[in-house]
Amino acid sequence: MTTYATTPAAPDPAAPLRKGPAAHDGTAVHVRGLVRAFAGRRVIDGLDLDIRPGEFVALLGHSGCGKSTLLRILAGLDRDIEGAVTVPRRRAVAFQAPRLLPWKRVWRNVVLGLPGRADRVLAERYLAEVGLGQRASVWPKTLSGGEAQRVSLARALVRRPDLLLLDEPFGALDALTRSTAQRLVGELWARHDCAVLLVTHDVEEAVLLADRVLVMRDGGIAHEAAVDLPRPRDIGAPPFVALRTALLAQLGVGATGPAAADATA
Ligand SMILES: Nc1ncnc2c1ncn2[C@@H]1O[C@H](COP(=O)(O)OP(=O)(O)OP(=O)(O)O)[C@@H](O)[C@H]1O
Repeated sequence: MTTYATTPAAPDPAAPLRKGPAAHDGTAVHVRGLVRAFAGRRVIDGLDLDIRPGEFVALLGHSGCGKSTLLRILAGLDRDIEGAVTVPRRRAVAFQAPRLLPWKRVWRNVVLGLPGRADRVLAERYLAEVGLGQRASVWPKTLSGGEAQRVSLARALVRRPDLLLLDEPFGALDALTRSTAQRLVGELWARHDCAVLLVTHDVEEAVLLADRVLVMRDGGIAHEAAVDLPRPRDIGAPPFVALRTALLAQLGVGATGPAAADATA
């Protein structure tokens, strides 16, 4: 059986920016028995996944294990699947490459594809959210990599997504810019009422931002760890370090044994 269903959309994009008293019940993402094969090879093989409304989930896993494939399926970009997938109708994706149209000014990139007249005021409001309120009129080629990635985030958020899908959005940034962008995403998530699925290779980033960290292996979710640490998180705090070490052990990285891995069970 294949089901790809969406739940009703949230209020329109022009509504005030506020983390509202949304009913955080039910699920934002519900996946059962998902299978995706390429040329007969099952990259995703019977995967189950639930994400609660407003929950921030990070997805780790070795290169080629199927993280981006899963994200593309949740985005609705790949429907050649078996299984049942229910996602919110209002979704937005930001990829590692910002994918801005070079022939459109920054503000037009932000509101590109939104229904109705291109709304510069709306675009500027979201650009201000990512610290680029003064750059609305410039061309994308004049932006730094970090700035372009922030425009990409504004373009995702202006859609008021109930589900924000982030595919290694900081992967191409230098360490300092990456750290600023991570903090920004944490702040944006706290202000906006949306579930987030962040695909990343960076265990520290996952523990820094997520409510829950999933490890993908053998076509499914092999491990999950709740990150029960207060925000903003201190990457030097012993519980943070312990969880990071345990997740690295799950990924088979570092000089840690099964005892550390058990700490995340
Ligand atoms: N369109 C496609 N056609 C054939 N094979 C594909 C296609 N898309 C993905 N694959 C294969 O599926 C597997 C999973 O790819 P995917 O991009 O989802 O991995 P990933 O976990 O996101 O990897 P990375 O961390 O390196 O980005 C890989 O072996 C890849 O070659």
